[in-house]
Amino acid sequence: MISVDEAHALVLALAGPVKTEEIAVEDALGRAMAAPAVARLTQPPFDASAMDGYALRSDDLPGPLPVVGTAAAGVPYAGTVPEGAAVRIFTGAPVPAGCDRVVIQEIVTRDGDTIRVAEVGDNRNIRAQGNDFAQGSEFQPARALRASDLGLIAAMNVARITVARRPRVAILAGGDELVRPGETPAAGQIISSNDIAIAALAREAGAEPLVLELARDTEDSLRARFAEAGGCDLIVTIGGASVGDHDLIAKVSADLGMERSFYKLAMRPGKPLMAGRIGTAAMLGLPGNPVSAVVCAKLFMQPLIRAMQRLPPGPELASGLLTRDLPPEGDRQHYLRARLVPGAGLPGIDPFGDQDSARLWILAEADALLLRPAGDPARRAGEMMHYLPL
Ligand SMILES: Nc1nc2c(c(=O)[nH]1)N[C@H]1C(S)=C(S)[C@@H](COP(=O)(O)OP(=O)(O)OC[C@H]3O[C@@H](n4cnc5c(N)ncnc54)[C@H](O)[C@@H]3O)O[C@H]1N2
Ligand code: MOO
Repeated sequence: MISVDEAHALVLALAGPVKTEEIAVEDALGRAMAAPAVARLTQPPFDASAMDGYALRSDDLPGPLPVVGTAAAGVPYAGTVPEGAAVRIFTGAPVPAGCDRVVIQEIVTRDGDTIRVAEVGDNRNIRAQGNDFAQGSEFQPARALRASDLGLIAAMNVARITVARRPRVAILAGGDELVRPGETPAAGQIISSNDIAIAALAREAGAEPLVLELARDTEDSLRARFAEAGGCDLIVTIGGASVGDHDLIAKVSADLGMERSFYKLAMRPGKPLMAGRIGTAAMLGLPGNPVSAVVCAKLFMQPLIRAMQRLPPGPELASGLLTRDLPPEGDRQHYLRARLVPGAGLPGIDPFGDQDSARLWILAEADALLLRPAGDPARRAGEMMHYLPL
């Protein structure tokens, strides 16, 4: 069995060339830029007042000075301000020619059209032309776009940008025991929950998920579902990955020409994970136990989806201090559901006693997956450990 790190590298290698599209900047939250946005103007385009007050020459202070006009945002003062005079000015207005300072109105005494200025400080309250960015500046952060990035791109007067297309991810859950939420399960049946969680995790990583109809435990049914996934960038199957008589994913995908990167890894939960390529799509076969499916999706599916968009794949680990002693670990890398508790510096990390990979409720109460490498020795409370935030 290969290690988690080897499996991670093999999964990332399944990301093909990035596919791009052009979209409006207002639709780009969370998207990955595939080409830089180039500023079409300089910002600010002129020396701008940072305050409401009076524009004047420093040499003329402290006055008295006559107020000879007004400059407002969008309505500049035309012409040059004569020596020994001031202009009423508002935040965002172009600073009139001849002035080198804006004094805030709070330190000005105005009597009719004459002002006097008290105790001027060092701050000239002028935002120099181009102090934010210059025309021609290129912006392409190596992360998903944030709300403030959209504001910046818009301020650059760029209305449309080139981004990585959302990877299309087909989600194929199957098993004769499964019915949809809201239906009435017959004896021996349960609700299909994994596909809902995995689709949400795919969306969280930037994908456009397509949840296929539930497959039955027959080769024909699975083949039909695979056919419906045509055109997708990634096919994620859930369940049927293990060794039981009804675990048909390995056989059917192999019959359909899947080139396998690996099957099974030294990890707990999630040992029966499968990965490879089928036609033009990447394929991940997640184990059916609900917690195993989610853990595998966070560790492998989300990084692959991010890599397909050329985003940093992750997952990013954090550090915490163990709250209790733990026995030595076995030969598989273990991800334990755990709670985080506030600490003076690093948070405390407190693993649950029950680590059953079918218990979604405990997963919901967990804040983190505590990472224990294969062969990790016994650990004492207070030791620093790595974890994956949930
Ligand atoms: N003899 C062995 N048995 C098992 C082994 C093994 O090594 N030897 N591995 C165990 C491990 S570890 C896991 S994980 C599971 C993985 O099994 P499969 O991927 O084949 O999954 P299924 O058997 O189809 O289902 C397992 C479990 O999960 C439930 N399930 C499946 N799909 C869904 C869904 N969409 N929503 C909710 N729940 C789902 C299913 O009903 C089963 O209870 O195998 C162990 N066995
Ligand atoms: O590894 Mo299974 O994924 O333990 O539950």
